Amino acid sequence: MKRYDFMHLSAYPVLWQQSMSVCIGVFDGLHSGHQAIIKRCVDLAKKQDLQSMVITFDKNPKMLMKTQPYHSKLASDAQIDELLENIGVDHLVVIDFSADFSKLTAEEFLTLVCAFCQVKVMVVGEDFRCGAPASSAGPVQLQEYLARLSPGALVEIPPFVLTTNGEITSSSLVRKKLLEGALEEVQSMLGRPYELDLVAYPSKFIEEGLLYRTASFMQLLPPSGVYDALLLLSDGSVVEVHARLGEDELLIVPDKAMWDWVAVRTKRLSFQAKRSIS
Ligand SMILES: Cc1cc2nc3c(=O)[nH]c(=O)nc-3n(C[C@H](O)[C@H](O)[C@H](O)COP(=O)(O)O)c2cc1C
Ligand SMILES: Nc1ncnc2c1ncn2[C@@H]1O[C@H](COP(=O)(O)OP(=O)(O)OP(=O)(O)O)[C@@H](O)[C@H]1O
Repeated sequence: MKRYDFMHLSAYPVLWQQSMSVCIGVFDGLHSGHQAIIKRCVDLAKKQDLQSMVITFDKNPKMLMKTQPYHSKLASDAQIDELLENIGVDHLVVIDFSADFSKLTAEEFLTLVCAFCQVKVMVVGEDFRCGAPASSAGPVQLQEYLARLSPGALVEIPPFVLTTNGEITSSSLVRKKLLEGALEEVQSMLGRPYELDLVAYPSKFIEEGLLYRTASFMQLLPPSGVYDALLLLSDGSVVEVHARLGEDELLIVPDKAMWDWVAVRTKRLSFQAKRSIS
């Protein structure tokens, strides 16, 4: 999978004549609803001999424009890259979202997208919106604009993916459930356990285990408590641990013998379940 900056797409003439199946979205956490949209985009690309492109945002527009309260992300860029790569996405385009960019109308934005490649299919969800809220386009307007900008291109709208309780799976619901400590529901909506990317953060070894300060963590954390977890190391090995999450600290304690701390290179912490007794 190749990664591009939206503002520099004109530097890739190889894309201009490339027929493309495209999906656009914030995709925070890449939950099962997002996965359904992106898989459909990739499947259609394979069936129609196109390439697949995911267009996403470096910052959540709703949070930057304060149309939603600020929350940390549900996944790091590296986790999203890995998941998209596994789904089989060919091209990942990231928009450096800013107040200036937000002023583009949906039509202006789509004109740019259709100039950078030959859009044949666009896959979006039923509640997709594109462009500033006052003049934003949903799937119906999207089809109207595409008919003009890329004649013959089709908008595909897969049905909503629901939770086991019949609610629409969304990043907002994942955040709410994570903040409540409902890890099972989070796992069910993500289709995988909730994982914290530890690569960018310094830690120190103390007597009981490995200690992190959580203030600089980019990802949303579950509530304070003790969790059964798996620690994924950069050599691919997995260690059973428990994670003691406090107000501003995370202590990772191995369940069995203490590991050789000099050799340990942590990658991710995969939350499994909350322990009832700390
Ligand atoms: C050109 C453009 C301008 C946008 N302007 C705003 C904005 O002013 N305020 C806002 O909250 N979101 C804005 N957005 C974000 C969209 O409302 C929407 O969140 C985004 O297109 C992703 O779709 P999704 O929310 O369905 O994932 C803009 C998006 C685009 C592509
Ligand atoms: N449960 C779902 N089933 C199918 N498509 C979905 C689902 N949730 C989101 N989508 C689609 O995925 C794309 C990206 O959506 P977005 O990132 O805004 O997701 P969201 O989970 O609704 O986020 P938020 O809760 O922050 O509004 C959009 O086209 C949206 O319609």
